[in-house]
Amino acid sequence: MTHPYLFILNPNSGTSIGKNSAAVRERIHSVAKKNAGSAQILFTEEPAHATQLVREHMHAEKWKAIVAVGGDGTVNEIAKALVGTDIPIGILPLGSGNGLARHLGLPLTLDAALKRLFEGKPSTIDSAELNGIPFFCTAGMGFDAYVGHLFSQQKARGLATYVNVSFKAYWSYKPQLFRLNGVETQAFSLSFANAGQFGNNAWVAPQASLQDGLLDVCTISPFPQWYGTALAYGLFTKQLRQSTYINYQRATEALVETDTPPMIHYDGEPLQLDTTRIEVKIKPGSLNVII
Ligand SMILES: Nc1ncnc2c1ncn2[C@@H]1O[C@H](COP(=O)(O)OP(=O)(O)OP(=O)(O)O)[C@@H](O)[C@H]1O
Repeated sequence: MTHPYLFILNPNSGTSIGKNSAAVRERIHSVAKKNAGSAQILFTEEPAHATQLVREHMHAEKWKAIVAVGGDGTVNEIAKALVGTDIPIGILPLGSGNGLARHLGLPLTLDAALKRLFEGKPSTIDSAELNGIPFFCTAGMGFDAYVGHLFSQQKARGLATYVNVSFKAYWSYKPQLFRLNGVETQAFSLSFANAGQFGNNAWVAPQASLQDGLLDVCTISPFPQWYGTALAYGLFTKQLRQSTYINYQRATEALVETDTPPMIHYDGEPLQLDTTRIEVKIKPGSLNVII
């Protein structure tokens, strides 16, 4: 007997999924019929709804996978309910950044991603937590969180908006003081990489592995303004490691202390914390993903 797949679709992800969600649903049904037998498709109605849908439906069937149809935010909402269970997550990466899918080498078009989903096998990866908030791709504070916050206030999504917001933020942003494991660190940004990229192939930690039981902690030190272009080039060409302004550490956990509660992001979702103490830790081998 083949087990069914549960698809959870976020119509707010990416730039065009909302306008095409009926067509996406039809395509999933018809490809599933040819490959897997059956698929149930649910739509999210608001932020956090995907987590609720997983919790309501995860025990209703012996699912072959629960599939996130959207970007890293949707993956996060679904995966957090599947951590520690034996139900795999699948990913149809129709979001803006699609960092986890890109790190895993999953196809980015609907048909190719569906083919991979039905042919793929479950594999175990690490997940991580920041003050108990699960993340799967990257989390951090400083410039990335500031950009994540500004991006969330835009009506349009997608790479063009992201680049535009980052460029504007770059001129007004001031580096902040963090204590990373007791060491005072003036930083442009402080990132915790489970996967190697933020999304859109912005590789903050190209060497990061999802299966090593470790986080790659990336500190970008304050740099002269002329260096911004070289930094962006390094980010998109997997060459950040060579920069003198970058420091990497590998860790199973880290403690960050700040003077005021920081804005953070987890998988690109911004959040204003109400504490100055931030604990980050890895949860090795805690999630099954269809690859
Ligand atoms: N029905 C909905 N209406 C409005 N927002 C929603 C809905 N369902 C989910 N959301 C929110 O949409 C946001 C964006 O989703 P998602 O992160 O998947 O797409 P994205 O930002 O385009 O992609 P990426 O994170 O890969 O850049 C998430 O914060 C999620 O909580």
